[in-house]
Amino acid sequence: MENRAFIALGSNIENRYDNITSAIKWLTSHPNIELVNYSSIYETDPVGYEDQNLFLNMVIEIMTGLNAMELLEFCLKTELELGRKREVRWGPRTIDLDILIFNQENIETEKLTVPHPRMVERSFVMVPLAEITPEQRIPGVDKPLNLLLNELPDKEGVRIWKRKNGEDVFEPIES
Ligand SMILES: Nc1ncnc2c1ncn2[C@@H]1O[C@H](COP(=O)(O)OP(=O)(O)OP(=O)(O)O)[C@@H](O)[C@H]1O
Ligand SMILES: Nc1nc2c(c(=O)[nH]1)N=C(CO)CN2
Repeated sequence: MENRAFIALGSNIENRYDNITSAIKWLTSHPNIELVNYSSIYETDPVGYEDQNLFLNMVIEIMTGLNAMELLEFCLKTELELGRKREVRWGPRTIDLDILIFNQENIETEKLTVPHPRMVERSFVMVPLAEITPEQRIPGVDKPLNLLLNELPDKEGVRIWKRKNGEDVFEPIES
């Protein structure tokens, strides 16, 4: 599996933890998707439309034989499977899956923009992404992640909820 991708997951409808872990199980049940790393889970203040529940957010790293468009389609299918309803823009969702980075590719089509155009301004994406890959470069951006993160103003809205390592071990592929 030759392509490396980072995917952001978010949920703010109960059961948020089940929604996130189910999505990871769905994604990794695909024969051409392998989970190689994952962040802690963070509880985050809603951004954009603020009158809604707190989110759980995390980022996973995968290797995949799918191309970017095929991966998007499988992400959308996973969202549908988990019962997402699209009502309010930036509003509540069972599960939201965003492809952040796909190799070092720049993709701009009607259905898919990679790197994700709003990722660098979102602490709920940048904090978990920097946890697993602090030196990562984002195509088209001149600074590595850890420096970009320093400049974000609202990091206090992103708090560890379930730590990847330590006593509260989080295992996303546990049943
Ligand atoms: N990098 C990407 N990852 C996921 N979806 C993308 C990406 N680029 C474009 N899209 C398109 O965005 C659509 C999903 O939009 P959606 O309603 O989930 O936006 P949102 O999650 O509410 O907002 P945001 O895109 O700001 O996170 C998908 O149907 C897909 O075609
Ligand atoms: N904290 C947080 N806020 C959001 C999120 C999210 O995942 N986490 N997703 C949004 C739409 O993609 C809009 N706002």
